Amino acid sequence: MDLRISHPTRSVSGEISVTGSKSESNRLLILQALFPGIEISNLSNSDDTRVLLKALASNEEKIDIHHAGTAMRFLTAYFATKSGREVVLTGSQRMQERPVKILVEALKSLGADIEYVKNEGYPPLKIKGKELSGSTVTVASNISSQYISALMLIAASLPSGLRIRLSGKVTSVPYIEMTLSLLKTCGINGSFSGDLITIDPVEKQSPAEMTVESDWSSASYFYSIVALSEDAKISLASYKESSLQGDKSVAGIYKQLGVKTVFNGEIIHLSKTPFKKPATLVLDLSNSPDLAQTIAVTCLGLGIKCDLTGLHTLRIKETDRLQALKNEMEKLGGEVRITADSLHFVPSKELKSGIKIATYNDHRMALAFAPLALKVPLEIEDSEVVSKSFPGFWEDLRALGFSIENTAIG
Ligand SMILES: O=C(O)C1=C[C@@H](OP(=O)(O)O)[C@@H](O)[C@H](O)C1
Ligand SMILES: C=C(OP(=O)(O)O)C(=O)O
Repeated sequence: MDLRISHPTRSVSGEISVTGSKSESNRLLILQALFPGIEISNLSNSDDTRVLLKALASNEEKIDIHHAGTAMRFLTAYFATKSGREVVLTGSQRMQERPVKILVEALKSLGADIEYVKNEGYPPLKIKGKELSGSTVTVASNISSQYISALMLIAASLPSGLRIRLSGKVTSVPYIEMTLSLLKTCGINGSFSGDLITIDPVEKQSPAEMTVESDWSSASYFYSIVALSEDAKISLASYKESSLQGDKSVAGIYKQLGVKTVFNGEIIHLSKTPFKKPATLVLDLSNSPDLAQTIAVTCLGLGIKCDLTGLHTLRIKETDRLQALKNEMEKLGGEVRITADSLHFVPSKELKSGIKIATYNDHRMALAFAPLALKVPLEIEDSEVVSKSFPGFWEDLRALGFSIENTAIG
C-alpha cells in the first residue's frame, strides 16, 4: 500500500513505546534454543524476530526466513550443530543475493556439512547438522559482523568452545560486543581483544531472566522527527543508559542537530532545542550502519551538507542502500555522490513537494523518509515494508499528529 503523508502543524508531542531490539531478541532466541533456562521479556515484534521464532519451532525440511539477515546467518550456524537435523534454509530473492560464504566456509572448517543449493556463496543452503569438532577458526571481518556473531552464539555449545581469529578491519564492532555481553549474562565466559575472540565451552549454564531493551535503530526515526519539526517533545520507552546497542550513538549525533535527550529511569525524553547548523556533518558510521539512512534524510530535510563514511556494508543489505538513497534523495532536491563506502550530500535551496519515494523492499527506506513529511508532503510506496523491524510505525506516526492516507483511496 502506498501512503500519502503530511503533518498539518509541524509541532509534535507524544509518548511512544518502541518494540524490543531485534538484534538482542534474535541472539537471545538462539541462546535459549541452545541452552534452555533462559527467560526473555520485551521480545521484538518485528518480522525478523517472528521468522526466527517460527524457524526454531519448525520441524519442516524447508525454512524460509524472508528478508531477515540475522535469522539467516544465526540459523546457519545453529542448524550446522543440530545432529540428526537436515534443513534447507532459504529466504527472499534479495536474501539469495546477500553473501554467506565467509560464514559457511568457517563452519565447514569446523566440520559442518553445508551445501549451496543454487549459487555458490549464497542462500539457499542445505545443512546436515552434526557435532562440530574444530575449536579454532579464522574469519574475514570486513563484510558483515553477523558471521562473527553467528559463530559466537554456537561457540559455547562446542566441546572445546571456540577461538575466532578476525582478519581484516572489523566492521559493525558494537554488534560483536553485544553478542559477547549477552553470552556473559547467560553465564558463558568469553573475551574479545584485538583480533581474537575466545568463548569457553559451557560448563554449568545458570537460568537467566533477560529483558530486551527497546530498539535504538527504531528510536532513530523519532530523533529525525524531532530534528525536522518546528517544535517537539517525544518520550520513548524502554531504554537503558548503559545500552548494548551501538545505535545508541544516535543521541550524541542528533545533539548536533538540535535534539536534546534526557533519561528519566527507562524513559527517554527528546526535545527540540536551538542549535547552530554544522557547515558539514561529517560522520564515520562503520559502527552504526543502520543509522545512515536516517541521518542522510535528516540532513536533506534540514538542508545540511553531509559526508558520511564507513558505509561499505550498505551495498549488501536489504537493497543497495547507497544507490537507493541517491535515487530517492535526488528526487527531492540536492546532489548526492556515492562511492563504494561513502555518501556526500549537497542540499538544494528547497525541497520538492509531493514526491513518491520508492522503498526497494527495505524497511529503512520507508522509516527514514517518512519523517521528512514534517517539511514537505510526500508519498511512501509499499509502506508495509516497515514490518521487518517496526510493525507499529505508522500507528505511532498517527499518534504524533501525522496525516497518513492510502493513496488508492483519497
Ligand atoms: O548483528 C546484528 O544484529 C546486526 C548487524 C549489522 O549488520 P552487519 O554486521 O552486516 O553490518 C546491522 O546492520 C544489522 O541490522 C543487525
Ligand atoms: C541490515 C539490517 O538487517 P539484516 O542484515 O539483519 O537483514 C537492518 O535491519 O537494517
